[in-house]
Amino acid sequence: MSAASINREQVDGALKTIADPETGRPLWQLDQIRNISVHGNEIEITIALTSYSAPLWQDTREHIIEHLQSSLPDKPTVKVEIVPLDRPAEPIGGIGLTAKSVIAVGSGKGGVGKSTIAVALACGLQQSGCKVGLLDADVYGPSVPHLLGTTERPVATDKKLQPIDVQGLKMMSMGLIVPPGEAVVWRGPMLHGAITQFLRDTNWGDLDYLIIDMPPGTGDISLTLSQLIPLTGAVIVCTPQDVALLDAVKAVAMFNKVNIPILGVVENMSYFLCPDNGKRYDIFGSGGARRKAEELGVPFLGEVPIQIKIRERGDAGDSFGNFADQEAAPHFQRICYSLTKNLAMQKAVNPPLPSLSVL
Ligand SMILES: Nc1ncnc2c1ncn2[C@@H]1O[C@H](COP(=O)(O)OP(=O)(O)OP(=O)(O)O)[C@@H](O)[C@H]1O
Repeated sequence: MSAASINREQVDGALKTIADPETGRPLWQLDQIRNISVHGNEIEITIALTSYSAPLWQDTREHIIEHLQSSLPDKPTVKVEIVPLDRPAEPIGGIGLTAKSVIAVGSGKGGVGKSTIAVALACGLQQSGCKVGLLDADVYGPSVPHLLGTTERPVATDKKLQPIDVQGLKMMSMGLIVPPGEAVVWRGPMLHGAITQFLRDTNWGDLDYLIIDMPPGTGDISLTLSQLIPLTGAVIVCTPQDVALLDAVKAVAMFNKVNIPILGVVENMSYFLCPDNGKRYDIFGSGGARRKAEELGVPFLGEVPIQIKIRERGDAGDSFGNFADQEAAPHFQRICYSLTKNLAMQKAVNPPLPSLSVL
């Protein structure tokens, strides 16, 4: 005969501990459990999740299924439907920017692929369904427009600059406004003014993530940013080479000094798989960044090998194309996933207090 049926209270009880990946608070508390139906040994649940946590929707679904199957009798059949929930970002930093997380991507040393990783994070999160802005603050070498294949100049409407739309990603870069070569001599106050203006006077709209491609090594912009807005944290890009790692350690120290948390380290150009013979070459050494991250007690987000196609797509302005390529996509996806997963885990450990709306 069929197994004893499960009752609704048991399901309610088991769902009590499931957290919203965006806020870390229980789903039931935020009214995100929209429907529960129980028929004998079959459970159907509908939950509402925000686009902020889109990369983690599948994880959340699997977690609920596993949790209910292991905590309820007779391993029920569980179906979880996810419906989108619109929960706009709140303005941060008193400059009218509405974003849920602001993430700086930095490196100690130039040429390690910082912009490639910043663009990949933005494209990857955007493709997962998040609302993403990308600010190229690397005045000394603004390569984001090149990596995204645009030279379109931003226009101003109602005293606000309109970001350039690249496949739904909102992008703004100094490189689209300042003539090449001019910003190279900028120092403190000029940089400060420019970055403030780009954050404040761009019509970013409602963002889940704002990714900022920082100039390599310099502390000026980190300081400016940390004073302007509460940054969620920084991602440090480096290669496995000793000198790059030393510079990465300096970058970690620089962000620490201005109280910007380190969200993780990415190792770029980790190795090269020769397309002719499939042999692996550790051109800059191997695993150095992972070990360094462990030593520094910061998360390691993943590694990206050297691939000719990654360079070619960068030059062709087809960074989104990396996500359609079986060779490149898993590396970039892993980094986006690890970042969002770590952010969700931080929130789960330390959920923010609910904000009360004053009518
Ligand atoms: N994993 C990779 N495989 C192949 N080429 C790569 C990889 N990562 C980056 N590149 C290439 O290396 C070059 C430098 O990359 P990128 O502009 O991202 O570096 P950066 O650290 O931002 O440089 P800068 O300090 O000049 O701003 C680019 O041509 C890019 O396409």
